[in-house]
Amino acid sequence: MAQQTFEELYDQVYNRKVNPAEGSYTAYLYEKGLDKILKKVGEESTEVIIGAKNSKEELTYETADLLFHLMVLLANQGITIDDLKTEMGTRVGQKSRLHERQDWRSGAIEETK
Ligand SMILES: N=c1c2ncn([C@@H]3O[C@H](COP(=O)(O)OP(=O)(O)OP(=O)(O)O)[C@@H](O)[C@H]3O)c2ncn1[C@@H]1O[C@H](COP(=O)(O)O)[C@@H](O)[C@H]1O
Repeated sequence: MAQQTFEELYDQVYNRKVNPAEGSYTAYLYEKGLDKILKKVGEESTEVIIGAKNSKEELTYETADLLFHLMVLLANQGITIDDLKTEMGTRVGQKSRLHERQDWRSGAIEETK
């Protein structure tokens, strides 16, 4: 089976914006514009939720659809894979804020407002 890394797929998706290919679904989404892309991201997100309730196979399938449409959205908005890596990199080793949430549940954060 053909394998493709996330980076390779993102490059291809990004490239379709600069060089639209005949019969390309990705190019069709760019041509339709932001509202169409957002509609697809919304639909695919809902399908991920439904898929998660049904089976691992369905969740996997729908997640692949969502990730693809998210890549189209990011590329459409001019966000590169390096922008994403930089943002994610800032979170490496970041302390979890779970304790704050626990405080919130016990009312501690409410009291500091
Ligand atoms: N990974 C994907 C990918 N995942 C999902 N999809 C498409 O996303 C669509 C989702 O299905 P839907 O039924 O929700 O949508 P639809 O009815 O086809 O379309 P709408 O009219 O609703 O917009 C399907 O048409 C899928 O083919 C993808 N289309 C392309 N890719 C990859 O993107 C790259 C570029 O592809 P092209 O743009 O086709 O050249 C290639 O490497 C492809 O493998």
